[in-house]
Formats: sequence, C-alpha cells, structure tokens
Amino acid sequence: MKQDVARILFSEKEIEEKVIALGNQITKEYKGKELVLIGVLKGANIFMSDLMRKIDMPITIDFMAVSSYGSSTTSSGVVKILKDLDNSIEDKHVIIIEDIIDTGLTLHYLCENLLSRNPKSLKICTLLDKPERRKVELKVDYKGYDIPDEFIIGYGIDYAEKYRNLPYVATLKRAVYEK
Ligand SMILES: O=P(O)(O)OC[C@H]1O[C@H](OP(=O)(O)OP(=O)(O)O)[C@H](O)[C@@H]1O
Ligand SMILES: Nc1nc2[nH]cnc2c(=O)[nH]1
Repeated sequence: MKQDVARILFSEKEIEEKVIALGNQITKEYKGKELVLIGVLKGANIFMSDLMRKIDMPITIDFMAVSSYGSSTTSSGVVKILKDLDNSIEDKHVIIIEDIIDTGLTLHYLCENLLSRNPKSLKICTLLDKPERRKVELKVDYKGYDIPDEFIIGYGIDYAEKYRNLPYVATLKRAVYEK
C-alpha cells in the first residue's frame, strides 16, 4: 500500500490538529442548538468519526451513501441515493460532512435534496477542497485544507476502493492509476 504513495500531503498529527480546530469551531457556533451531522459514505467515514468526538455538545448523526455515475476518477453530476437518511431533518440544524470536494456536483445535488426536507439550517464541512476543479458554485462553511488538482488517497479516500485505511492524506503515484 505505502509503495503506491507519491507524497504525504497531511500527516496524522496535522490532520488531528485540524480536526480539533474544526470541532471547537462547530461546538462554539452550535452550542444549545439541535445539530445533526450527516456523513457522506464511504469517504467521509473516518473524518466524521474523528470530528464528532471533537464536538463537545449533544449531537445526532446520520449517513447517506450516494454514487455518481460516470468515469471512476471524475464525478458526472448524476447522483443516485444508495442509502438515505434514517431520520427526518425537518427543523434541525444540519452539517453535511464530506472528505473531499472536487467538481462540487455531488454536494450541489445533496444540498438541493436536503434543503427540500426543510432543515432549520444547512452547512457544509469538508476536510479537503480542490477549488480549481469546481463546476458549480458552493459555499463551503467549514474546511480543513485547499489542495491542488492531484489525485488523493488516504484518511477515508480511496482509489478503486483501496487505500482508505492509510492514516494520512497522500497523493497516489501516477503509475498506479495509469496501469
Ligand atoms: O465534488 P465531486 O466531483 O462531486 O466529488 C466529490 C465526491 O467524490 C467522493 O466520493 P466518491 O464518489 O469517490 O465515493 P466514496 O465516498 O464512496 O469514495 C467524495 O467523497 C465526494 O462525495
Ligand atoms: N480518491 C479520490 N476521489 C476523488 N473524488 C474527487 N476527487 C478525488 C480525489 O482526488 N481522489
């Protein structure tokens, strides 16, 4: 697994510090409110698990799984819900938790979909963002890092379902995906 890593962008320690800062910010801004975190499977799994433990107030969590049709390395914007929320978000404050935003098409669809369920508020939190790849405008409320347009793996993020369990965020050697 490690031999396929080109470069480590963010170490385990750096990510931990960033997650603590985001957790503190969210705690401060939502204290006393009814907050639901919605993790977008599968990539956000690890970020969500770490972040929720740095939020120091009562919260509830839910998950959605979506698949975007199209090629394996880019999103087409046509999104299919594979797993919907278990509970209603009506009148709740909601933060969508993502691992990475690329074109923005997945989140654009998810925001429209979730807004139609009448939450009290809806915000976006992502660990990683590739702003130069954006195809639709999105307001990202909580962000770990902006990153360049390189193919990322690790900390929940896969290539062909592998590498999600790398504890850091890294770039993948070109030779691996050009094989
Ligand atoms: O901004 P976009 O271009 O829409 O891309 C971002 C989406 O792509 C990734 O998910 P992916 O489809 O790889 O599924 P996974 O989370 O199961 O790995 C990521 O978790 C986002 O949901
Ligand atoms: N694995 C992976 N999935 C993505 N989806 C959107 N951007 C990326 C990326 O850089 N790596």
